Amino acid sequence: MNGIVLQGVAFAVAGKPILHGISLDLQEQRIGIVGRNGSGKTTLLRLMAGLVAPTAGTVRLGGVDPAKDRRAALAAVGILFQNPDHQIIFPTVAEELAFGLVQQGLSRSEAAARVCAALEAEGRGDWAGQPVQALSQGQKQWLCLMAILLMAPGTILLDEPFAALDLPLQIRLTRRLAALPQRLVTISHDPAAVAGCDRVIWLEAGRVAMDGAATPVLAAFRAEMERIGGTDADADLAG
Ligand SMILES: Nc1ncnc2c1ncn2[C@@H]1O[C@H](COP(=O)(O)OP(=O)(O)OP(=O)(O)O)[C@@H](O)[C@H]1O
Repeated sequence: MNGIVLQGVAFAVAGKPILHGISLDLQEQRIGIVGRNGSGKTTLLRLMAGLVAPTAGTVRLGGVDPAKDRRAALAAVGILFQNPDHQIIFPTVAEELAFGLVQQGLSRSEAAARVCAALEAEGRGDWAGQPVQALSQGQKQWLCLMAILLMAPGTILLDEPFAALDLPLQIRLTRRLAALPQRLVTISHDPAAVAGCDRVIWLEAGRVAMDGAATPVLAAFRAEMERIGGTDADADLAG
């Protein structure tokens, strides 16, 4: 009941098919999704979060349809977008962090108190009134993750979380994520980023090409990526 279950999920935009007949029962704690650019990874994550509804099939998160029951979805799942600039909507750190809590039903003063305590606990109490635009990409990524953690969802969906981060920030974020009790679903086109997952799903042109333990799936994925990389033309570009 508490996992992510997709049955016969298809998704199309303006008649263009993007995902085809995807059925997955995801109960593991650490799940990786790999695939080439345009293979449908972000679209799949958006469906899991209920940000879009499938054009066919069903998505259930902890037993509920996250596209229909938005309040339940807000409590159950958080999504960290590839680009923090697509996620941040408020001018200051404190306002950005408080937004999700208010959406979940806290009063503004309760939310402000929780934000203050969380920033203090992170040793960043002085950040509350800071303008978000003064933060670096890595700091914005941290802010988005903090906003999700404050909402305490059971599942966190991460879309290329390391893409904009330098090596020390990647190491710190990896450590932080590894310690979380939540179920994590991490998208990457870098096999190394999901090598420690309990299960890895390889998407190819909107279909599941392989699904299983990280080692065999990533070995097959890497071999295929190297084969494609060895050719000059890219006539079979996914999407
Ligand atoms: N709203 C949309 N309108 C039209 N096409 C879309 C839309 N959203 C996604 N697509 C197309 O669907 C395909 C899959 O996109 P998606 O972003 O899910 O892939 P991805 O695997 O996450 O890619 P990347 O690794 O480049 O981020 C692409 O061909 C993309 O152009």
